[in-house]
Amino acid sequence: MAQSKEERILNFVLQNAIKGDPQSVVDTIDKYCSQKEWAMNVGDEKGLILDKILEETKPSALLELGTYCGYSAVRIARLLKPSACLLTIEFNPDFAAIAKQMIEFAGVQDKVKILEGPSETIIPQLKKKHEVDTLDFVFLDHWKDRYLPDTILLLEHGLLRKGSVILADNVVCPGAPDFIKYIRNNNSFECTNYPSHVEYMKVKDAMEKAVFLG
Ligand SMILES: Oc1cc(-c2ccc(F)cc2)cc2cccnc12
Ligand SMILES: [Mg+2]
Repeated sequence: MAQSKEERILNFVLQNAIKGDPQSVVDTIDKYCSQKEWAMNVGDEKGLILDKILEETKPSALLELGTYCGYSAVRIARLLKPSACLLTIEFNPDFAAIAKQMIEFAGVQDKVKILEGPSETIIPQLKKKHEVDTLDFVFLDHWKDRYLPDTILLLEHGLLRKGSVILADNVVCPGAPDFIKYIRNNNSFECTNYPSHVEYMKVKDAMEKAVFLG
């Protein structure tokens, strides 16, 4: 069976990165995806914005929507305190299997838990099945038509508290216009836009930070 792009990315990491070193895993994925095959990782330019917001927020309970190969899960986990926990939801079982191996190779498996399935099913289970109280940080990086409905689900299930940070990738390209319209017109959120570029390309993109005011 021919290898998938995601398997090629994982194998390049297994052969070229340093086991147990999350920074080397992040750098090696960026090297492969900028020089050999483009892939939808948040990447190094937007990754630095993500890093800065994480360092300002110092979250303990985190949720990521859209694990893909695990690039941002490793990137986020490398900055977390030992007691912090990142739950990451991935719909595609093949991607989830790649991400599991990527996260284990990077040595951050004690801080990351992959939840396989549709976000609309898993989000309502977070409190009872995954022992979540409220979330300090949410990274939206899955299908753009799910940003708004999943944000509403988070609110409906009491998963956000005063000060919770939502950070959304790709609000320019591919774009999430309904999410942006909603969040910027909702007085319960304080929004900030971070202009950037699509990973590994010159095409304009941006991330949006929305702080829940309670
Ligand atoms: O960061 C991303 C980028 C793109 C993307 C695809 C094709 C393009 F021409 C430009 C951008 C898609 C994503 C889908 C899900 C999560 N992130 C994505
Ligand atoms: Mg993205």
